[in-house]
Amino acid sequence: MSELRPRLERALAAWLPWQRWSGGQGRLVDTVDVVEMTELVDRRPSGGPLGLLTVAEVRFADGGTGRYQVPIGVRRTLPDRLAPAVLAGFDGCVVYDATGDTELCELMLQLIGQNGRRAEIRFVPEPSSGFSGASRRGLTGRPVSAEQSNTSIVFGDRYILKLYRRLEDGVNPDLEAHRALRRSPHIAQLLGSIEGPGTTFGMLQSFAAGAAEGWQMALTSVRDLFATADVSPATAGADFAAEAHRLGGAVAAVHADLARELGSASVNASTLDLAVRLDSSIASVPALRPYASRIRTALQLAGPVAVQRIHGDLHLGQVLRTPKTWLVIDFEGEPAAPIADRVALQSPLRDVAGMLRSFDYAAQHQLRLFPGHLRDKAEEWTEHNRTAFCAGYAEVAGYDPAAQNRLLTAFELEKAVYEAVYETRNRPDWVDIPLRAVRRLVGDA
Ligand SMILES: Nc1ncnc2c1ncn2[C@@H]1O[C@H](COP(=O)(O)OP(=O)(O)O)[C@@H](O)[C@H]1O
Ligand SMILES: O=P(O)(O)O[C@H]1O[C@H](CO)[C@@H](O[C@H]2O[C@H](CO)[C@@H](O)[C@H](O)[C@H]2O)[C@H](O)[C@H]1O
Repeated sequence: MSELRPRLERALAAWLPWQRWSGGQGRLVDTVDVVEMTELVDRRPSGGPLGLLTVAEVRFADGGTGRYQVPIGVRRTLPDRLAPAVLAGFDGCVVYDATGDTELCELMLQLIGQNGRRAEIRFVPEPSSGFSGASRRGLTGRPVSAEQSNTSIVFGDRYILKLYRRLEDGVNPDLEAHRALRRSPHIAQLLGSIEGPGTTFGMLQSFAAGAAEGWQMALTSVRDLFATADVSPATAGADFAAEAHRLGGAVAAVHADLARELGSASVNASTLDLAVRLDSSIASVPALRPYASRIRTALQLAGPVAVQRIHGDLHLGQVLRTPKTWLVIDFEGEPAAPIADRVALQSPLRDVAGMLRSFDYAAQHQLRLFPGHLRDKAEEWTEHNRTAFCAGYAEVAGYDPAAQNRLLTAFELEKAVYEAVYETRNRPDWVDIPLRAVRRLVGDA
């Protein structure tokens, strides 16, 4: 194993910066130190894979650092489907990223069901979830194909295991929020976790089979409106407003539960410091510069504001519509933000603003595909659904977020600036969507 480590470190230095979950595609790597390697397999059947839960500490050339989970498989012969995951050759074997190896992923599921332990790593079924060794028999794992900040594996359409890639100190906020929300009808049931010393490696949940993602539903609705001449959003084939209304209610209920379980407070809005990232955002996205002083003014807030734990990165891709209700997923917050910011108490209007931005994204994204005279329709769709979402939220929360216009606009602007940076780094051809929103929110469009 001692000879595997340097080989793996060299391979990871070239491979890891190109993985979406490492944050910032293609950053140059200075050093990789593999600091932990825990054997997953107890008694390996002959010819079976060797599995290692590996932790790599990475120092990037730009001074950034990160600690990442990379489950590693080692096999003599590799099934063809694992070819894209190959990292290195070693001692006549192939070393690869094991998140696509169904055999090794199933082993993790099995270990959770058995309340297992490997060295310092504990595989824990969630108390009173009913998940046990018997629950997982005969299920095959498949990786989720969606673009992700982490890596998830679905087992037989019943369970989903998310392996956190970037490891943080303490309990992952996603796991913490799911524990706090265990009685909520608006989350996928928490079934177990993988926990190491001082960090969370993974979370197991029930899989919402056949659920539709909010983002796809919204895109379909906009497309229907664009495809039909002379109709309003309310009369187009796939009007989304009734769903947006229910979604608003679900988000308000989740906020109420988070406040009850994890606490709330009242602070002066100036302490929220919404402009803290503005200078570095402008450095990353020079197109923001002409609006800098107006953005700064809009982000200056004062007066009392209620704060609590929130989702932190709420958008239509983070909500799933099951036949019964809306589920909110992925409570990790903004993937690149420091952990202290992600668990800090925040205004719930920040989540509301995230979702309102997402309605704009859905309409503007479709507009890029159907350009031209449809701009008015896109805006009508956005307004129609924003109104419905806020009305649904108000019914459950007892206050209308839209009535707090100054605060809501500031959070939308903060989010749009964040999105401009996110898109510049990850999807440069999308950056016009948030930039247009910034212009509108500072009164320039
Ligand atoms: N409980 C679930 N049931 C069904 N699909 C899910 C569930 N949780 C996540 N997904 C799917 O997996 C994708 C990634 O999940 P997410 O929690 O957002 O991961 P990440 O933190 O890696 O972004 C989601 O977009 C969704 O399509
Ligand atoms: O889902 P993640 O936690 O990885 O969030 C990041 O990626 C999102 C894109 O996948 C990004 O969301 C932005 O694009 C969405 C459409 O793809 C849109 O619905 C959101 O409103 C918009 O913010 C998110 O900002 C980023 O943190």
